[in-house]
Amino acid sequence: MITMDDIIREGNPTLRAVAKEVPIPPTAEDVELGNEMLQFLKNSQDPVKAEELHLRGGVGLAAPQLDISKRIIAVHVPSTDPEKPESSLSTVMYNPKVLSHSVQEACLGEGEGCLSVDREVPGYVVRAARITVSYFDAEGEAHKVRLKNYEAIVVQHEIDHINGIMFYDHINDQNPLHLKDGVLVID
Ligand SMILES: O=CN(O)CCNC(=O)c1cccc(Cl)c1Cl
Ligand code: NI
Repeated sequence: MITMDDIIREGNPTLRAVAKEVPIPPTAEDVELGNEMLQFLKNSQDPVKAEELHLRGGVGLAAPQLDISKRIIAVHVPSTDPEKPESSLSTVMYNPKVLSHSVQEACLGEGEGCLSVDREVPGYVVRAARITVSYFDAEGEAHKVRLKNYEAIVVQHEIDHINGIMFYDHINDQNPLHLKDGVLVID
């Protein structure tokens, strides 16, 4: 079971490496890893388990954060619509790729955080508002999905990780809270 001890922190060069594509269909080992990554996210969002296991909450996780330089990400984005309590996006993506993205940009009003960053880094992380992502699932099936708003932001944060990019690389150092016209703020 993945715990915080398995997550590497800033300074570990793996976080700045470009991760390697994995064979498709994924090996049994990579399927197991993906399942453990998704389970970690679910545990981190369960108040009892998070407390018990001392987990920081997460809605996404990338294999490089476990010092595994492979292009595998997991996302478990809870639904923000009380009418639809089931998760809005919960999956493991193998070799994810952004095929296209909107010109329109978006950011989370409260900024972003990262389990590999043991500090608050204030500022807007401006990203594409909508993306089209291709990926393979655990069975080796190809998928192409269009994502928007929070889901799109999270997947971009994770795909950044497999490309050695940290969320604060996108923050405007001169004025972290500067927003150009037209950037959608997601709360
Ligand atoms: O790479 C994944 N993590 O570091 C897990 C912890 N961070 C989050 O869950 C998180 C928090 C805020 C905004 C975004 Cl976009 C994300 Cl992803
Ligand atoms: Ni992160």
